[in-house]
Amino acid sequence: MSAPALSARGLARHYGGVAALRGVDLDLAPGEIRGLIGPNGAGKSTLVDVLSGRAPGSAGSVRLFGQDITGLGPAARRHAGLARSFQRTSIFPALPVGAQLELAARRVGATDAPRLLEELDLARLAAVPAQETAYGDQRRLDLALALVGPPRVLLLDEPAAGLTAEESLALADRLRELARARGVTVLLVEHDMEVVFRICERITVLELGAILAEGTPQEIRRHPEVVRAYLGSAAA
Ligand SMILES: Nc1ncnc2c1ncn2[C@@H]1O[C@H](COP(=O)(O)OP(=O)(O)OP(=O)(O)O)[C@@H](O)[C@H]1O
Repeated sequence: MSAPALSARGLARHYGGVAALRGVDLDLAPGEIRGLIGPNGAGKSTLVDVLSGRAPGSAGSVRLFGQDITGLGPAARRHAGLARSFQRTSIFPALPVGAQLELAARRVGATDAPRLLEELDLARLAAVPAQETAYGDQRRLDLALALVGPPRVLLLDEPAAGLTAEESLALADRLRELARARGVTVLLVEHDMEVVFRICERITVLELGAILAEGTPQEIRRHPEVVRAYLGSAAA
């Protein structure tokens, strides 16, 4: 059997006395889109921070296609093929959209900026400073910046935050299409359950820093503990 694209064992992280992660195990199969859901404060962003190397874990290990990357910082992990986006938009506001993508591509030695501009409907905005574009355009730019390369594994922290329901679903469909075409494995943190149930093959549920459940969208929708802890009426 081939190695998981991303594999974590026993990940823990504390903020002072608060245990934000308490021994999380996670295996993402190559090419899958995995949803990561859970109530506010469950530890989702902390898990993304520890997986990406932005925050050190206090225990545990991370492997990327079998390679132990636990000791690597964020830049070395990005170089190895593990990319992430941030909850808040990560763009430089005054820089034109096209220049931002070119810059991001150059950093990882990639040449796919023009193609991503086309594929995310940003070509018409290439010369426009990002801060002058609509919010939905900025979220698509964030996705383009995350996909540049492309990375082998992408950690996405709420890419649809602040979008309308319609825009969120359109972004989700585009993400699925682009990730599949490139064979990118995705871990998607998202509060919008419509988005998660629509594009994720499997879903992991975190609660209080530990995994509460893992399964297909259908299994997660019906999981009594998940419905109690998180989904409530969204499961209907
Ligand atoms: N910088 C920090 N300092 C102290 N405590 C923190 C810090 N960041 C997170 N925490 C705590 O760690 C726990 C997990 O937070 P985290 O932001 O990872 O959760 P989350 O699931 O991403 O939440 P949300 O859905 O609201 O983004 C929470 O109890 C939170 O208060």
